[in-house]
Amino acid sequence: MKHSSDPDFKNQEILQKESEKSFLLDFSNDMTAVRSREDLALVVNRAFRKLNPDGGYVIRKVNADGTTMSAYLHDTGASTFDTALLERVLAEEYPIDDGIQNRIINSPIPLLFNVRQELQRGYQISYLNLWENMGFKTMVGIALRNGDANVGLLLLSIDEINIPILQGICSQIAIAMGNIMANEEILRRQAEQQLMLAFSNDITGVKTKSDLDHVISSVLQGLFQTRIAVLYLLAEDQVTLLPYLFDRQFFQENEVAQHEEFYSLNIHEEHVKLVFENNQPVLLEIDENLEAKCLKLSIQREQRGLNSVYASALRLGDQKLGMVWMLGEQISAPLLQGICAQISTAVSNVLASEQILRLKKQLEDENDYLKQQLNTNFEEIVGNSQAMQQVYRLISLVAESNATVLLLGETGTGKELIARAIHHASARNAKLMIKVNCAAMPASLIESELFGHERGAFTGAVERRIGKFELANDSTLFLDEVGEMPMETQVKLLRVLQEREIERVGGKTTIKLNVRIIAATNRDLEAEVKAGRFRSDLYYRLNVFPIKLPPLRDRQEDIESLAGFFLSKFSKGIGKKTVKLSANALRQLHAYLWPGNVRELEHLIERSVILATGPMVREFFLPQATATNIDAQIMQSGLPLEEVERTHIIQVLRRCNGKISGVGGAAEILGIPGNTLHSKIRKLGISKADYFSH
Ligand SMILES: Nc1ncnc2c1ncn2[C@@H]1O[C@H](COP(=O)(O)OP(=O)(O)OP(=O)(O)O)[C@@H](O)[C@H]1O
Repeated sequence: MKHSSDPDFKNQEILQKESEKSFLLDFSNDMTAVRSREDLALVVNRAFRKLNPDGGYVIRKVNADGTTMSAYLHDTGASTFDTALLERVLAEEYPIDDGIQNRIINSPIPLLFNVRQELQRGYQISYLNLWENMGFKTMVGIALRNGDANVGLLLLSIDEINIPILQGICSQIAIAMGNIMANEEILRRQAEQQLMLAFSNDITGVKTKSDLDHVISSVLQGLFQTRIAVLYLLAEDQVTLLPYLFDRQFFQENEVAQHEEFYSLNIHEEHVKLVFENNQPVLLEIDENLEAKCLKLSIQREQRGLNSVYASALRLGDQKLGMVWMLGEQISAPLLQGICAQISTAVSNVLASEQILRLKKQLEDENDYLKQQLNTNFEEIVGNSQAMQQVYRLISLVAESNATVLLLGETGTGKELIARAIHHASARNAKLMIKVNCAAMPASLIESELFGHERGAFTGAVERRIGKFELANDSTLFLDEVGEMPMETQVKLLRVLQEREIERVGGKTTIKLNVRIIAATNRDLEAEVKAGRFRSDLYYRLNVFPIKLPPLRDRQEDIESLAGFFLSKFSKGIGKKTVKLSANALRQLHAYLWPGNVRELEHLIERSVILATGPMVREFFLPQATATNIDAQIMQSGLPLEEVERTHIIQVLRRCNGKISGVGGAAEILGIPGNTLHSKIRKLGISKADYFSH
């Protein structure tokens, strides 16, 4: 045995010191170039390979929470081991106070551990099992300190320790780690700030719901690697929270639409209250109650082992707007709070612009009505026949009252024109008359058209819609073709007429309205009631003030003035000088029975004006309505020929206002000389009373 005074021993000691010095010098040199975790890994690996070629090591860092540690760098050396266990150990956060780590951190000098002994002492720590599995018998643990701060620790499998060398290495590693982590933190914050800046920029440009969806998804993904589960909005009742946006990968659109009641929340529910009471985002545990609200959460629990969901309130000032649910584990509450504040502003902007679009559409609709109305000049109701004069009298009697008017008459007799005239002459004329064509709508839509619907009232009702009744508040609602209304809707209409209030489809509150009703039909409503197709109670409600419009064939004297009116209107329309009618053409108009009434005359004249090559229309090409219709009448009536002849002559005399001979007279229409007609009248016992009273 060599003594320390032995010169050989002294030499060896000097050599040993020299080699330690040069090792540390090399290490220091290498460390000066270290900038990143990867650089550090290279230098540390190289050093430990020299120091301890077969051993493994791990460097653990103290986590941001200050109470746990997790792996930062590691090398398993040449050992064989259970990789699944290694992965678990590397991913796990171990409490500092686990009985081993705290001993190392608190020791001023490196500590040696016998792995087996530690296990025998009853420590149930997975990294001890891993070391045993790797065949490591002794581990040395050294605290990594940067000044006063605990940065982490080093664990190295080695049997003999050279304290000065290890301490030298570790103090440098600790400084480098401190710097790298501070750098990483700076970079992370910079990236975060950049993302927030981009988010702020993007969110100010958000105009639509889909923009909003896109911006929220990308910020959440970028910052927290999380996704929005559901964004709820508080409904108008201030109690229900309805899903507004949701992750499309996670949910399917139909699923949310069909199970809305599942997903909708109530402001009085415990967890919702908790979210609104807090200014900070709240971590909600996924319990049965939440799973019942959102079935997909149970899948998260099973598949991702995620037991909680972040929830944050959306507010605008003091006003509650809704809340967001997010799936994720590591969410920085202050950051999320800032994001939610911006989301709130954006949501309220989107809602406002949706509202503007809705109002714009409504305004456009109203404008259409207005244009329609402006196109109708009421002076231009043509016709001075006795029948029309009676109509004018009735209009002036009823217009100023609020009474319901029922306009009856064949198609094309001018019911809509008269409805507008009544509205125009009433005190409601500052607002537009609203028209609903009850025949033009499928039965399934007519209710929502009339009464409006709430969002989600039925599949496809994505937005709330104001019905025609509400639009017509303080104005007139014109129910055209009311005889075509389905029975189910008739009941609802009756209720509205009785109570003067409506309920939107899917709505819970009633809305009081002041609407004047004008209904029109070309059906014989009384017959419809008898046949069970129209409710008698509704009929009586509508039939308060009936006005019957005469068919054109019963007001022959108006034909010429109407024809003249349309000739000048359509000639002007296409820039022609007013086209005139020949005597023959006028005769044809008088002879025709006009099943389509004024509309048919209007269309005929329009066609003729377009086709006219000269200043005059000489002939019309009319369907053979006269003869055919008369034949049909005779066939249907089954009366003796004389009786049919008598009735027919009376009808023609009525249409001509008793005029027998001359232009537009009955003889001309019947195609017989005036004298013949006179004698027939006498023979058949026709008196003036027959054709002047009806
Ligand atoms: N007296 C009239 N003077 C001028 N034009 C008229 C007159 N009566 C009807 N018209 C015109 O005839 C056309 C048909 O009229 P309107 O639409 O009011 O009839 P309607 O009875 O409501 O028909 P429908 O029952 O088929 O709905 C319109 O273009 C209207 O301007």
